[in-house]
Amino acid sequence: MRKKILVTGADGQLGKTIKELYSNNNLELDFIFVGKTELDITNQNKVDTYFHNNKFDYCINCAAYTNVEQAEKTPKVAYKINAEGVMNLAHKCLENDIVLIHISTDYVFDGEKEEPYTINDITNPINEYGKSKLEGEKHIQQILAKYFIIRTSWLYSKKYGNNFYKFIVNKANTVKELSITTEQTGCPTDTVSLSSYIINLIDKNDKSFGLYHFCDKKAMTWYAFAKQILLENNLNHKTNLIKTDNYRTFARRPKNSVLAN
Ligand SMILES: NC(=O)C1=CN([C@@H]2O[C@H](COP(=O)(O)OP(=O)(O)OC[C@H]3O[C@@H](n4cnc5c(N)ncnc54)[C@H](OP(=O)(O)O)[C@@H]3O)[C@@H](O)[C@H]2O)C=CC1
Ligand SMILES: Cc1cn([C@H]2C[C@H](O)[C@@H](COP(=O)(O)OP(=O)(O)O[C@H]3O[C@@H](C)C(=O)[C@@H](O)[C@H]3O)O2)c(=O)[nH]c1=O
Repeated sequence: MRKKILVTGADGQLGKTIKELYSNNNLELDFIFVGKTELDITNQNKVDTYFHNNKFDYCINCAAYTNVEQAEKTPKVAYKINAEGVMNLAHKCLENDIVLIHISTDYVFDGEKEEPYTINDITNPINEYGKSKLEGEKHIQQILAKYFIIRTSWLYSKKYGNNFYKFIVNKANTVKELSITTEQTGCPTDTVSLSSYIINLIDKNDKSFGLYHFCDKKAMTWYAFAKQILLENNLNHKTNLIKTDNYRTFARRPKNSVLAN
């Protein structure tokens, strides 16, 4: 039987990647992609009506507040989307027997562990974005049984959205020097690999619901990632990359957020 899949937050980098790769597929999967204007997950009435009028087997929630710096200044907005909005979706998924596939983050950890983080490690977010995402996870776990929460890290698309990868490529073409931090280590993850992991769960009818970690395999610092981005785009001669261990930000970030897959 064909499966019907709702993708929320479809105009973000992950949503757009899923749309590009899978909207026309040879699998038995039918997708509906909705951005914030079509379905604002924080608007409970709209969410109620939408799920009343449309039937789905899966909901992939790509909607989120992802501005880590801004979340420190306007945490309420981050919680509204990353916690309350997610709770709205979880209730609708329960009522309509829909499997919720939700994306969470490495920033639920404090970064003090020296080894990769497993799903059994204790969470202790050190910034508002991470705290709001953790609250979203908890709502799902309290409300639903049929869910996949997939924590990923340092997500980037070479094509879509605002992310570190595109920032480095753009800057390399416009500035002579770029200072990039060596203070954090994590696993950059391409939206293409995460998309295929998610679609595979659905296609294989995986019923091992629960919490997962998924990231691309190579751990590195932001500086090393920037270096790799310049190299793979033949831009290393264009800008001088400078290591820093003192890049000032509003939000604290985990020193180590490597996830054990
Ligand atoms: N980016 C990263 O490095 C990482 C992301 N993640 C998680 O992965 C998921 C996908 O992230 P990513 O694609 O990078 O994020 P993006 O910021 O690219 O996309 C998120 C999308 O959600 C939309 N959105 C915001 N508020 C609402 C709302 N109330 N209702 C519906 N849609 C809304 C945004 O719209 P608009 O822009 O108009 O506000 C945007 O289109 C998120 O859950 C994120 O937390 C996890 C680890 C790393
Ligand atoms: C812009 C810039 C940032 N930095 C530093 C700041 C920070 O420590 C690090 C990364 O900065 P960014 O702001 O791009 O990344 P950040 O927003 O912290 O990325 C995070 O986004 C959320 C959504 C997640 O879930 C995380 O997994 C992670 O990907 O690089 C520099 O060193 N030099 C620079 O020029």
